[in-house]
Amino acid sequence: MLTLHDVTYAYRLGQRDIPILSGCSWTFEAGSFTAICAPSGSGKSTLLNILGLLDRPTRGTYLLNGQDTSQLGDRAQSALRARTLGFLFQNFRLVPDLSVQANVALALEIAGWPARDRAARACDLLEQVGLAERLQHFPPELSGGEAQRVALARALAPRPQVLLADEPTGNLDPANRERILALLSAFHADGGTLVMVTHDAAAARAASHQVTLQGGQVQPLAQAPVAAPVAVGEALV
Ligand SMILES: Nc1ncnc2c1ncn2[C@@H]1O[C@H](COP(=O)(O)OP(=O)(O)OP(=O)(O)O)[C@@H](O)[C@H]1O
Repeated sequence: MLTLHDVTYAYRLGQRDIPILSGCSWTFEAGSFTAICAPSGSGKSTLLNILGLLDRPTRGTYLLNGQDTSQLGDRAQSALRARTLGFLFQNFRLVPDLSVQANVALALEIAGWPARDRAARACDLLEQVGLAERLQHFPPELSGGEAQRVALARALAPRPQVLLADEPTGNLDPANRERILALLSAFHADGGTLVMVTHDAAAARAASHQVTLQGGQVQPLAQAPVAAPVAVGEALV
């Protein structure tokens, strides 16, 4: 369970503070699947960075599985992140001079998987995202959609309790988009907690909860997406 309590976050620009989150309180229940649908610049990535222990709130508390993360030093936060969280970044952040398979294996190493299991597990996940033919390729040789699928394989491989996904279907064609949504739904069905930033209405409908960011706070989405079919790539906000 991820709980934000009265969280404020501001970027420092010169002498000025730019407030992004402001008195934000919200609980993402264990096993829930939440879609965050909000306009560009509203603070979605900032929120994911806090949930992912990549940034600390300026004020307020963030509890991860009941533990107050503000009490943890940087090393303890990194260890907790490696044990608990998977992160699919908007710009993927693959290591350019490691092969696709080695990128996924590296995530397994960081999460403490034994060396003998890493290559097979990486292979399995890359097959599931449709990249069995690309194991020995390097990130600069991949299309945007392929890099995105490697990033998802890397995030899911260590079997995290929580997956934080920033626009996971953004660069994909319809077939791959369906494949990725099926993988995300399977992660949720297996009990995983999923927080997904998306502008894609159909992806948002796969979630159990839809929220937005307004005035620096998480709010329930006023008009939950209806169950009617939506064209692939239709924008929600
Ligand atoms: N390092 C930074 N320094 C100063 N301002 C920043 C920094 N990073 C982000 N911002 C600003 O904070 C605001 C929120 O950014 P954030 O990336 O969280 O928004 P977002 O909702 O994820 O946007 P998008 O949908 O376009 O990715 C934006 O106005 C952005 O310009």
